[in-house]
Amino acid sequence: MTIYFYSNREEPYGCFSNFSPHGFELDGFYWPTSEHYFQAQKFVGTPYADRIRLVKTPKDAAKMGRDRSFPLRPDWSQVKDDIMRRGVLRKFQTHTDIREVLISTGDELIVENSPIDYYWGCGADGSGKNMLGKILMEVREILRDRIN
Ligand SMILES: Nc1c(N[C@@H]2O[C@H](COP(=O)(O)O)[C@@H](O)[C@H]2O)[nH]c(=O)[nH]c1=O
Repeated sequence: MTIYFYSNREEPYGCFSNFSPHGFELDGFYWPTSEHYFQAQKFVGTPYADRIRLVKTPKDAAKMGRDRSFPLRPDWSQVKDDIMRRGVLRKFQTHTDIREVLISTGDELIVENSPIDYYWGCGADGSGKNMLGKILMEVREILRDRIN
């Protein structure tokens, strides 16, 4: 059965959301959520990236990352998938409890059920690319292979 998730408040799969409160260290810093990491990479090497890292909630990080009054790094569309993969992998490497939740989904399809996002999610009509779901399934395979 397909596993849908979106908000970090939905159990048991809320931990698949980038808004879930599972921090990790990566690239020399501590990131409170994978959303903080992802949004800050849009402006890597600038003071604005540091400001995103230090905000309290993933919602604030997402809002700041989407603010186009700060210039987006020019290679963003080429690197964004790899950045998401790196952050999500490190999150699930860091936390044993959610790693087990991810591996327990076996070979089920995982879908970010976002009604507005047709790139990371499936969008309102299910036609979206579901890139976050695909990355979670890739991470699941990497972590499963490491255990066996
Ligand atoms: N907007 C949202 C989520 N969507 C997240 O937003 C990010 C995409 O950002 P961008 O490419 O900047 O539009 C990505 O991490 C996606 O999973 N998730 C949630 O739990 N709750 C939300 O309210």
